[in-house]
Amino acid sequence: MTSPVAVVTGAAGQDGSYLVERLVHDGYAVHAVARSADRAALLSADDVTIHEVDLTEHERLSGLILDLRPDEIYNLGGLSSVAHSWQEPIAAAEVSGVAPIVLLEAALRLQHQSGRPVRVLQASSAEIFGEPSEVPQTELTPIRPVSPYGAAKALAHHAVHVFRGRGLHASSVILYNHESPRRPTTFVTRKITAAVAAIATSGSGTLALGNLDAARDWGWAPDYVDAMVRAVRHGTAGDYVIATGTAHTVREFVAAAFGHVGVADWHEHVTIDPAFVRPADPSILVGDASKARADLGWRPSKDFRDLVCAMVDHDLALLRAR
Ligand SMILES: C[C@H]1O[C@H](OP(=O)(O)OP(=O)(O)OC[C@H]2O[C@@H](n3cnc4c(=O)[nH]c(N)nc43)[C@H](O)[C@@H]2O)[C@@H](O)[C@@H](O)C1=O
Repeated sequence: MTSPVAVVTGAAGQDGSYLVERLVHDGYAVHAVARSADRAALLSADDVTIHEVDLTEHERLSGLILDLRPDEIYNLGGLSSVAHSWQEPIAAAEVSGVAPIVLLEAALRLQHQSGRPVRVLQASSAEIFGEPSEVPQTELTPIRPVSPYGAAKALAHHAVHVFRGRGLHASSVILYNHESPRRPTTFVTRKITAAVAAIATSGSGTLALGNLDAARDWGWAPDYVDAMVRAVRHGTAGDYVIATGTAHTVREFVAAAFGHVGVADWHEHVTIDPAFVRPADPSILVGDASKARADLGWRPSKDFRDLVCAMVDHDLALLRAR
């Protein structure tokens, strides 16, 4: 029997790297699409073929799908930083809004040409809810983004519905914040855990942050990748909120991280820098994943404290290894 074929965009990122590992483990021939082959080369394994394609290259992207004839397409590519989308709103729209439509269109063409099903997974985001009209959010919460990132993701989310209506098994996982030691320090969790590890190791230092009051629903990234695989393998396509159901503020994350290394009075190490405050920032994003639990059998494996401790311990070990 030949291996199933999967195309993964954004393969060099946090989620992409976990997903590629998972699919290789499951026996897939994996085609990893990344903007830079150098970063993608970090992906292990002989079963991974790397394609250096920018998501703005529509014809190359579409041609790749028609040439590779995948069974499954996972679209994790795009701009992952909400903060950065304020500096580059047009780029955000192109890579996180338009490129998914290019992939959906190519998938449908391939399905028609080959006469066999092609399944598509769109990594959607809690940012589509903007300042949400209800807490917690579900698949039915109104979509009204407040950031360029959220607006681009909302376009892709709606496009998934359009193509599902045309007969494609296209699913959207509405991902809440999900973290791991593979997160870059441009995201608040890793920025905090890397700084806390450095301060604990050296005994001094400061951490400059923006909005400490924002409440987010933080989960463990490999669990969110597992949800993607489950959504693709499910009999029918759908939308699924993927979240732990519990929100904590950035302040609580800071306190938990410092608490883990035995620093109770963390305030003296933290400053507020307006440069890290966004023009608009949802006050609370927390998801109700009941549908994913019921339909996909999905559940998170780590709670907030497990997550904070795992990330701080990883950063402490990195410093010790130096
Ligand atoms: C669901 C969503 O989740 C992620 O996007 P994000 O929520 O923007 O992630 P973040 O870690 O940059 O910010 C979290 C919160 O933390 C606040 N915050 C305070 N001080 C700093 C600070 O100094 N740096 C940063 N980065 N954030 C800060 C910031 O204002 C925000 O309220 C991505 O996976 C994205 O792809 C996605 O879809």
